[in-house]
Amino acid sequence: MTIEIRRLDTNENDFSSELETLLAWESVSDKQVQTIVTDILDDVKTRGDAAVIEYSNRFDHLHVENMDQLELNQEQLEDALNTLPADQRHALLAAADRVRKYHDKQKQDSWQYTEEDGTLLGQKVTPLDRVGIYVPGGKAAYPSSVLMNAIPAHVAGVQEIIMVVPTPGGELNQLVLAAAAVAGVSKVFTVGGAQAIAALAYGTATVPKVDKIVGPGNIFVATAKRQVFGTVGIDMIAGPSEILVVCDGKTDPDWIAMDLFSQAEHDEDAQAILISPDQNFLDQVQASIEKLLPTMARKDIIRASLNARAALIKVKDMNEACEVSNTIAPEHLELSVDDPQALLPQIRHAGAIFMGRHTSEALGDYCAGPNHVLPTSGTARFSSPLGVYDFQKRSSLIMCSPEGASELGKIASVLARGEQLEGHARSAEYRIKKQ
Ligand SMILES: NC(=O)c1ccc[n+]([C@@H]2O[C@H](COP(=O)([O-])OP(=O)(O)OC[C@H]3O[C@@H](n4cnc5c(N)ncnc54)[C@H](O)[C@@H]3O)[C@@H](O)[C@H]2O)c1
Ligand SMILES: N[C@H](CO)Cc1c[nH]c[nH+]1
Ligand SMILES: [Zn+2]
Repeated sequence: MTIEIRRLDTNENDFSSELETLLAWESVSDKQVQTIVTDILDDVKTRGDAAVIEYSNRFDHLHVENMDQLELNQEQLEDALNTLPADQRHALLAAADRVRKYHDKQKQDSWQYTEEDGTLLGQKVTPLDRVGIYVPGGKAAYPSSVLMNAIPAHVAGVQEIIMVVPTPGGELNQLVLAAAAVAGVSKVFTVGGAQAIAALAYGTATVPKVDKIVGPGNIFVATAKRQVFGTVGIDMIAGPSEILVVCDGKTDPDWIAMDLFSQAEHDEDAQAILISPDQNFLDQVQASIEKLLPTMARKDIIRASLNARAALIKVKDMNEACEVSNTIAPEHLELSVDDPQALLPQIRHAGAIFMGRHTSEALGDYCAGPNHVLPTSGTARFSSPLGVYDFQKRSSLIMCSPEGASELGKIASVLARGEQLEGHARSAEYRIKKQ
């Protein structure tokens, strides 16, 4: 079977509309998914555990009859950690250490200061009480996503972390369980998809309702999170993975082909794009793709993803490469050049930026330190990687001195009367000092 990767050229007249078609992909399948997800959410909201069990049996090919069969206990998590092969245990703990060290730096502290009139002002930072973390598990199990979701929650001081993860065919992944033990997850339910998001958002007799749901997933998970936003908080829309490589044409084409595969292998819906001013290099990467694809275990998923959502884009120069990249606002951006710092000022929209030829995106997925839960589908224009800040909220603090209340009362009174709100005005005026 051939691979038909889109070839685009900014020089061609139809470039903008071709690019738009490539990026508008999600909304094509969106309508059907919206309806499926709305139905699942409503059903779980109404019927609770019974609906969760039914959907889990249907979508994950299980044969369970009660929720006990969909919950793992702490002993199972600890056992998984204690019986891991030594190399896996070492890698898991090393990755967790790097991720924890990076996220420690994100912790925000409360602060206060005093105005000249003696009024104290400040901001109190409080961790969320209970969060739900979605760990994807449909096509592959993601122990690394357990660490990336749970460690920042822990660093923030969240007391209860409820994890959901699908186990298609009932197959438990021991690394996922071990990662939950390492990251200090409180409860684990082997439920996935929209039914897992619904259970966390509305609560059921068994699954506790959470304050916020974080974590990536496929289109059903991303759509469900979008729909429950408001009932609970969500971090962002972290959907099918994306990689965009900007390359000057001097990196080994096999490296670049494999970097594109690294995200394409996640999902038929994953997006992989290469931008270069060097036409010859684009041809070489295409040849590498054709050469290497047959060697890949997940070649069918990669082929489907490359056929549907990949593009090799020829640009005028590296400045235009950065412009096109900003328009796409990718989840992962590799700057595969000699001097990535020189390009950095031009990059405005990307979830994570991998700088230099040696920095493959895959290192960020597992162990570099930063989070791998990142905004997709162009949402890097306005959102950020999952972080400790997603698990902390802020309350404002105001404590007026008698002088402060008197001075502020005069200002508030005028503004309140301007809004014809007499209660506000008189409440402020009571505290104005009598001369
Ligand atoms: N952005 C990130 O940080 C990040 C990290 C890891 C993975 N990912 C992405 O997460 C995704 C994981 O997807 P996945 O499918 O492997 O696992 P998943 O856990 O996201 O989804 C599996 C669930 O989807 C539901 N589902 C599947 N087909 C359905 C249907 N026809 N109708 C209703 N529900 C259905 C099922 O309930 C199933 O349990 C990939 O797209 C990958 O790229 C993203
Ligand atoms: N690339 C994914 C984020 O888009 C994260 C991941 C986990 N494991 C491998 N990759
Ligand atoms: Zn990945």
